[in-house]
Amino acid sequence: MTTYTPMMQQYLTIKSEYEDAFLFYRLGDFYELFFEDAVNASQILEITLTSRDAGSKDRVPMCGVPHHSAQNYIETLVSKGYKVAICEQTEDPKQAKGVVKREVVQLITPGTLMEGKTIDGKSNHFIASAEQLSEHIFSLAYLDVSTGEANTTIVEGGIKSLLQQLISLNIRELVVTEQLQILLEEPAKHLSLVLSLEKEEMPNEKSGQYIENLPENLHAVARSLLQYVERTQMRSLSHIQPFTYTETKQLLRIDSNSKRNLELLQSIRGGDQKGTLLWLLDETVTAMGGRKLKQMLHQPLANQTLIEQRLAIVTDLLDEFFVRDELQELLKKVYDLERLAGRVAFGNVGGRDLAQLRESLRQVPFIKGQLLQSGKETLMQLGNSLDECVEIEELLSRAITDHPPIAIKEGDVIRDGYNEKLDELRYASRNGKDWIAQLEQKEREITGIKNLKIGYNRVFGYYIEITKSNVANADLTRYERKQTLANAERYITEELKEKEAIILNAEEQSLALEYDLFVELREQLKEYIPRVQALASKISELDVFISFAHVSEKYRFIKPTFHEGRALKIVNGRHPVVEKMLNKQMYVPNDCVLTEDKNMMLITGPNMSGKSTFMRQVALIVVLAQIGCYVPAEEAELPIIDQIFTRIGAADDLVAGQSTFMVEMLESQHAITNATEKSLLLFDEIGRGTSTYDGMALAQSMMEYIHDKIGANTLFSTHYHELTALEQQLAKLKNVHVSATEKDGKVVFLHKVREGAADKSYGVHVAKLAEMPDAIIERAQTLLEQFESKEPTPVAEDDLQLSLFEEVNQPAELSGAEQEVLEKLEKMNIMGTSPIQAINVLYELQQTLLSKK
Ligand SMILES: Nc1ncnc2c1ncn2[C@@H]1O[C@H](COP(=O)(O)OP(=O)(O)OP(=O)(O)O)[C@@H](O)[C@H]1O
Repeated sequence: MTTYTPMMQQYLTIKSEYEDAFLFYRLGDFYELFFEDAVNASQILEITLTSRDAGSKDRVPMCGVPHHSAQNYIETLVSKGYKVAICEQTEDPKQAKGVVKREVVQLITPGTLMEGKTIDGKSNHFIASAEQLSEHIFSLAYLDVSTGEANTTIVEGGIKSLLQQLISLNIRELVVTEQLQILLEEPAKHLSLVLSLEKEEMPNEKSGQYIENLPENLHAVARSLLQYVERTQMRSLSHIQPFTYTETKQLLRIDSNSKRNLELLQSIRGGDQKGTLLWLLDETVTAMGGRKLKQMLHQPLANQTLIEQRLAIVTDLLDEFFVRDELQELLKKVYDLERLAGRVAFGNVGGRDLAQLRESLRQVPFIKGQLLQSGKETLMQLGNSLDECVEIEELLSRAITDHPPIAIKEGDVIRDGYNEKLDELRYASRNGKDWIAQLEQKEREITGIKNLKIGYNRVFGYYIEITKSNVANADLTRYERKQTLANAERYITEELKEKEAIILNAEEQSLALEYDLFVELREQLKEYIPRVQALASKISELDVFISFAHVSEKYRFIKPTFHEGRALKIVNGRHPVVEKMLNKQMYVPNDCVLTEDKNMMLITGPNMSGKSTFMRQVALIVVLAQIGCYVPAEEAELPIIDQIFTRIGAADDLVAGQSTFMVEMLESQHAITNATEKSLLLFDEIGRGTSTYDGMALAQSMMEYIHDKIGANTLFSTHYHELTALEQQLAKLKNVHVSATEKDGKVVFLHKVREGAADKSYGVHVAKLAEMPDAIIERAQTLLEQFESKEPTPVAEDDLQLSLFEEVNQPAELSGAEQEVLEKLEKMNIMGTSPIQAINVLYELQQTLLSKK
């Protein structure tokens, strides 16, 4: 059996409790890693792998990182999905008998990382926990360890919905039970989601205050999350707020695919936020406000009263231009109160953090003043609800210096006058020089030596220096010789030695005392955390509402109104993001009117005419209205929508590598099974991933189903012109088209939505635009006329035949190459071809002709 040194035995014992983490074992100024940890970490972190004699036959692999720069390394590991256990020396090595005591003081995991470059101030960093309540229903709890926000929700719709929810909340780590661990193992790999097992739940008596707002069936999931966070963080979690639960019926629910399709928070292309609704709306000036805005976009409301309350504040802020600007200037000086409160609770708050807290609190009376003076009811109410946290501000003003350094052990953190003992010590060290100067004077008088001086060096401390020529003339019996130089002697006296000890000690003691006082203050501040958090929440909302008002003013938004029915009326609505992105060109506003009797629209029109833009615009107006913001339109009378479903574009499916058509069908299925008559459905080009007949048949049957069974407000767009005939059959359906016109032989997109179905020949016009040879255009026109003369009618519900077209005979007199070109052309889906693709096809066709000549 291998016998290791006692230190290595200690290491192995500790490591055995943290098998799934890298153990950072503190050794002097370094954190060392051993064995497999060392081998793996040296590769991931690109640091040198060495080895160490550990009493065994073979040397043990080892690598290490300096204590002061460990944060970066820890972050790298954690951001790659690993866990890091920090093992510190928990007794003074000087006092230790045998091996210094060590303990793991924190387990840093992907979901609990609190700071560093990977943590974006304007985003929440949630860790979540999930449990299965029944076959298709899960409970989900998630909290942000850095800010203390804690929420819960119920996820319906099976494991796929759960995964979607995790993606949309950007969860990196999920705390699970064994059963769920097995179920989620595979999908978690695809999503780089770390699954952490937690077998216990925080006992009732400890978790009571956190879960008191929750319905019974959410207790377990919240308690197991709390247990995990407490177990890994091993310190005060006093800043964790009680879990919130919002009944789903109070919220406008949008599944994560639809959020992505509508580009609410993420753009479809991935990457930065440019082009998203968030990008347009975010004029917040605090990190807290930025996070609050994201939360609002994640969960728009479906409660008219709450929405109208928000809108009323925005209206008042819009009216009060000066107040709004003043408020925004003040908010710029408010730091991230939530994360500061988190650090206070966590015990890693520094002097500079407290100065930031103080600076932020000093703004509150001014913010309050502005709100109260505005004379507007909603703003005054908000003002009255702000807690100035006077005691905290006073305490911090008394305790902390104006510009404390980052480090808390180097002094200059605690202000003079805060503590008597500290003042004395500081007096002693600061006034040391005065005292020395006085002593110099005194000694000169006593000895009569005019150039006697007192100096200081690190080795000998303070000394009295007398030049050799003077030594003989003076009575130096009180002096003790310390050092002889070429032309001078250096002495010390009892008095000087005593004073020296006082001065140097005072310095050391004052630093130590300052640190103690700081720690004490930090403890004292903990009791105020809930008040700071409540204030933070109000301030962040104010920041968001000011941002709404700014954006509404800048982009000429108007206030929407709501009613209890289903009718939706938008006059001259705009897609705010497309409008912002258009250079010079004017955005063409469009109406969208859905009534109780006509609440489905079938939109036709050529490629690039603006069909998707129109559909998205309607959804974005609904979202904006239901987060409590004004909307880009001249008039908007809206119903309260309960859910939005979209089937737009061909975004990749993150959860499983499914074919585009399968994704389309899954999304449609999800919409159709979950939508209610209060929902909004957007189906863009449904059925185009499969053959024409197949696709058209599916599109028609879905429309019929929605029409007859669901009754939701629905916008459909299609390239299957044949579907427009459905207007005759479905009473609530109306045709609209996005118009285009021809000018000088070219297609001009008007982007204007008009009543009725589109003219079908725009595909040919687009081909013209792409400068296809005249012969092709003419031939296509002839073929089109032939198709038109054989136009099929949509099939009756009970007689769904798939052969809607009859074959078109090809003329016989053409050459082989010409025949081939025409066949290709015939098969081409011109409506589904972009101008660039058209040019490519054209090139190919031309090559076919040339090569066969
Ligand atoms: N109302 C509008 N005013 C001005 N420009 C618009 C408008 N609507 C759309 N556009 C412009 O037209 C482009 C194409 O719009 P969109 O993608 O909605 O077309 P589409 O008809 O859905 O095309 P496709 O059928 O190829 O998907 C937009 O990127 C935008 O630049």
